[in-house]
This record gives sequence, structure tokens and C-alpha cells, in this order.
Amino acid sequence: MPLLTRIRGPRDLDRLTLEELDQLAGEIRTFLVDAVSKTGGHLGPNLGVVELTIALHRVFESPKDKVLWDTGHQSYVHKLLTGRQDFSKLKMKGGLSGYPSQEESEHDVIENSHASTVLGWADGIAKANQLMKRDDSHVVAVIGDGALTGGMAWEALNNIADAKDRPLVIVVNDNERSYSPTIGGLANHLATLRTTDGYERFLTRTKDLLERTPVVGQALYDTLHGAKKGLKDFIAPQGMFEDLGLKYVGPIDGHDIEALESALARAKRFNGPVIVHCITEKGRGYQPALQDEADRFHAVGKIHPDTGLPIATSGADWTSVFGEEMVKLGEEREDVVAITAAMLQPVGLDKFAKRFPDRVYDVGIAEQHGAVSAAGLAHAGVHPVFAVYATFLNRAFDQVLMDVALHKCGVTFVLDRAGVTGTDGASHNGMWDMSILQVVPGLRLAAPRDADQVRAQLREAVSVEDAPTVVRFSKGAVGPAVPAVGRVGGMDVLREPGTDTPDVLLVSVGALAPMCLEIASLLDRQGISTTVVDPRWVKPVDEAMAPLAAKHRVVVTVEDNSRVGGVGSAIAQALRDAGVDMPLRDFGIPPRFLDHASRAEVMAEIGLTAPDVARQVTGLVAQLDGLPHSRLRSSGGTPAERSSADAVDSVEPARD
Ligand SMILES: Cc1ncc(C[n+]2csc(CCOP(=O)(O)OP(=O)(O)O)c2C)c(N)n1
Ligand SMILES: CC(=O)[C@@H](O)[C@H](O)COP(=O)(O)O
Ligand SMILES: [Mg+2]
Repeated sequence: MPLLTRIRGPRDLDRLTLEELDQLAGEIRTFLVDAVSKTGGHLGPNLGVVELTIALHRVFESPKDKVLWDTGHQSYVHKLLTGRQDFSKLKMKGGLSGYPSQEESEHDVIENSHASTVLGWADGIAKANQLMKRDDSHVVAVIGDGALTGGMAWEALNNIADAKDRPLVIVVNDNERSYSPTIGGLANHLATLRTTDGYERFLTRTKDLLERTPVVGQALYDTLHGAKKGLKDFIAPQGMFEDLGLKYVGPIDGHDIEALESALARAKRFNGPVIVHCITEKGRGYQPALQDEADRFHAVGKIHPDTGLPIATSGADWTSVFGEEMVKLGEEREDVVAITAAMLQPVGLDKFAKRFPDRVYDVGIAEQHGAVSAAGLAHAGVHPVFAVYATFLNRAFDQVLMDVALHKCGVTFVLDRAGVTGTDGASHNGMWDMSILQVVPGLRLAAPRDADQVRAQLREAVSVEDAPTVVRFSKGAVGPAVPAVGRVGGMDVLREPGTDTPDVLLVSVGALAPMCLEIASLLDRQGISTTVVDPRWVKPVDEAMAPLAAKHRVVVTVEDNSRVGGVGSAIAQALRDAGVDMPLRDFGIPPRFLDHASRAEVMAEIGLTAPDVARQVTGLVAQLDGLPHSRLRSSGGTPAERSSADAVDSVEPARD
């Protein structure tokens, strides 16, 4: 890469000629395919913004000027041009994040991968610049056509458009797709702008012609250029953006560096908010991506660079188990409909959509609207199943509470990627749902432990017509079947204690059932008898939980969710409410943002592994043995007799 390796920072771009810039773009595409095929990542989106990113960093002077990325999954080129070219550990522990990272670079601002927030950030930074009289610092926000379907983008645009004298450059990266083609009225409007003979191209051609026309040429050009909306509407109907009071520049060929630089430079000089509408191609320059109708290689695993074919094929995953059961449900119940927020295939609804095209609603990246629309659907007599990543439901909390639950609407939310996901970093872990949803009156929440339970609990969920139900499961391959060996109330017993006076009631939540059975085995080796129970529905707490707990010396809960306000907290409260006063130790995710790493590495780092939990429980039981309490009975000898290298003298505090 003779040119790319010579780019240490954005200013190194300034000395390159147009031909060299085109060569650099080619080198970057080669680099992206080579690197991302080895690690996995967002290949398609980044192939689409190569020229755009080069032009941005030539026209604007980051970090003095703030270059902001919506969602941030398309920031690999930005990283390459700002001194980060080691992609060998992309999205891996200790390697580059898959999103902007302030810790990595002064050129990065927004770290979260949640869409439609960039314009809000830009609005705030622009306001601060104006207030602090930082006239030499520009703000440029890059937002995709998909992210523009998010409501927050329009809340920000409403504010931005109101300040005619506050410079702010909005670059719409319009590649006509989220994963699949972008939906909705906005998408149609953008298409109008795209397909009309571009205003810029018209002006450029006219400018060339008129500048060569003696005497009247320049005057005529100035008239044309200053033409009111009428001309633009004729050439490229501006409509929405101009009606909002935003200056519109475009559509621009998002792969023509010269045209991009001209447009961005004009926008930079404009003393107010301006939209630069760039037409790009997701997956550009890489045939396997361009031929991928599903999502243009939006997010890929490790692939063969020549063919784009996946290197490792995974077995059945939680998503496909859900997707297949949805089709069966759809066959049986014509009132069941599905909702997705621009992620039809990632959440497993593609098969349902193919079978029942009229019963799937893609609302765009608009989770809040999805939840409210679901309330409307339920009120009008159908049963919506809204499939969404757990972390993305966060933004629709109020709609779940005040639209779905308050009105007792039978809506089922299926939360995929619940728990630690790991490689997409802090904002992608599904670690908050079982905490925030605890406070929703009437809501019922299930955490299936295996494929059979996904099927069963999905069916139980859609049978509830007067309250929101939630079924949440992990990312990736579904675990082994975990059969029940007994039943207590509505809860499955996964392991009997082997004694009438068991020490530990281990409450296993969802996909952590295999880990909990391993914990019980490790405790067994310490002479600690354990009952393992899976509540199945973790909200509300099963009425049999308190009486069952009372038969044990200590309750231990293990969940793939934040410890704060999670299932463990709810069970502790239920025991108190039932007058069962006993030791309880809740294991879960500590209330902090988790750096990107593999799921296993993150789980180990936060101590959510069988040995870690078993070690702490051993210490707890040993400690309890020393207390004069009627419920505390030694079973299998005292701690001293049980002690082994694993036993600890005192209970380590749960890590927060
Ligand atoms: C709130 C939220 N919902 C869903 C997603 C998942 N997601 C990541 S990128 C993406 C598509 C974004 O499309 P666009 O903004 O057009 O960017 P492109 O990938 O086309 O460059 C989606 C839906 C997300 N990141 N945030
Ligand atoms: C950026 C974004 O939100 C999605 O593209 C996400 O990265 C995909 O995650 P999965 O790979 O878990 O589907
Ligand atoms: Mg797009």
C-alpha cells in the first residue's frame, strides 16, 4: 500500500493529487476486504464511504473540526486516515473497537452504536461553538439514510433548522439501505432527489458552459445559481429539507472525490445549517458484497476474501429457532403479525416475511414507533411480535410502559442479543432489559434456557392478550437442551439437591442454565448441596419461589443482565415481601460499560463463570456455617472439613 501506509493523519491527504486520491481509495478498499475478511466486521458500510471519508478529511480539519458518525459502524476508513491502520484485532480484546472510540483517538467523538443520534450531538456541539465563539471550529455530521428514519434525527433537524445562523454541515450518506433497502416516506423522498437529474450536476455542467460564454455568461450563471426553490424543485425537488429551512446541496456522487470536495467546501463556507446529500453504494468495489441482496455485507463474520463465503458456519442459533417457530405460529394464528426496526433478517423474521408478506411491518430504525404501533395493532385485535435487539429496546422504554402496558396491550417483544454480546462493545450488550422492564406493571418476562423453551415460551407469550410479554435470549449458537427433572409452581427444577436439607437454592436465568449446573457440580465437590431451579418466567417472581427458598440456607441467583435491578434484586424483594429473611447472593453483570472483547472474555472479566461463582458461594456457605442460626445447618461437615484449595476464608464481595 504505497500511499495508505504514508497517511499518518488527515493532513497527509492534502499533498495528494486527484489521481493519487483515487489510487488511495483503491488501496483502502483492498485493505478493508483483506482485513475485515480475517476478523469480521462492517464491510459493506465502510466500502461505501471511502471517497466520502477522504473528502471529509481533506475539507475539514479534524480534530479542530468535529467529524461525527451516526451509529459509527462505518468509521473504519476514518480510523485508517487518522493514524489507526492495525486492524488485525478489530473488535477483539485489546484491538481496535468496531466503532469510534475517544480512548483510541482525538478524532473520535460518538462511541455508541445506537443509530440516529449524530444530529443531536452535532446540534449540541454547534450550539457550544456558537456560545463559546469558536468560529474556526466546524461540525460535520454523517448520517445514513437508514439512521434518518429514526425519530431522534428529526427532533434534532427541527432544532438545527431553527438556527439559520448556526453553521452545521449534515452529510446524508444515502446508499438506499439500512440492512435491506430503507423504507418509508423519507426513503421515497431521498429516491426522488437521487433519481432527478442532480441539481449539482446540472449546475456544474451549466457553470462550465456559461463560464465559457463571454459577457453574459457569468451573470447568467449567478442568476441560475441564486435561483429560488423553483429551479431546484424543477431539477431536483428539494421539498422536505428546504421546507424545513435547511439549505440543500446535492445530490452529489459520493464516489467522486472532486465533486464531494467542491460540495463540502461550499457547505463549510455556508454560515448556517446545510445538508450535503451524497449518493453512495454500500459494498462498493467488492462483488460479493454488491451481489448480497440481503444486506450488502452489512456485518460479516470471517469470510473468504475472494468469494465472500463464510469461513465458519455456525449451528442452530437462538435467532433461527425463534424465526422457525414464528412461521409455525403464523400458520396457526392469522392474528399474529411481526414488527422489525430495519433488521428483518438479523432478528430472524425473514422466513416469516417470505411466508406472510402482508403480516410484517418494517418501521425503519424507529423502535419507539415500533412499540407504539404495536400497541395500536394489539388494540385493534391482532397480536404483534416485535423482534428487536435487547439493547435497542432501551430507547422505547416509555412506549412499552405508557403505551403498551398502561393500556394492557397484548404485545410480545422478542429480545435478541440479550446479555453479553461482547465484540460490538459497551452499547451493544443486552444487559439492561431485565432491569428496566422490572418496573413495568403487568409485564411478563421470560428467559428461555434452550431451544425447546424458546418455542414453548414464545407460545405462552403470544397467548397473553392483556399485557406486554417479553422473551429474551442470547446472541449466537443456542446451547444444549437442558431438561427439567421436576417442577415447583411454574418453575422447572434442573437439579435436585440429593438431600432434604439442601444448602443452596441456585436460581438459573435463561441461557446460563448449563453454567449453573456446572456451578452445582463444583459446589457438590465441596460437600455443598444445591437445588438448581429455572424460573422460566422471571417477571413476576413465581409464588413458589419464597417457600422453596425457605427450605435452603442461601439463595444464589445467576443472570446475564445487570446486577442492578435485575432478577436477583426482584427475587430478594419477593423473599422480603414473603417474610423469608435469608442470605441471598445475586450474580450478574456489574453496572459499568464493558469494553469490547469476546463474550467469553467479558464473562471471565466480570467473574460470571462457573468457577468464579462456585468459589464465592463456597466462601459464603463457609461463612454461614459459623453463624448460630436455626436455618444454618452444616451439611457434609464444617468448612474446615470441606475446605480445599477452592474454599475461601471469607466471601469475596460481588464485583461491581
Ligand atoms: C437504535 C438502533 N437500532 C438498530 C440498529 C442496528 N443497525 C446498525 S446499522 C443499521 C443500518 C443503518 O443504516 P444507515 O444509517 O443507512 O447506514 P449504512 O449502514 O447504510 O451506512 C442498523 C439498523 C442500531 N445500530 N441502532
Ligand atoms: C451496528 C449495528 O448495530 C449492527 O450492525 C450490529 O453490529 C450487528 O450486530 P450482530 O452482528 O450481533 O447482528
Ligand atoms: Mg444506508
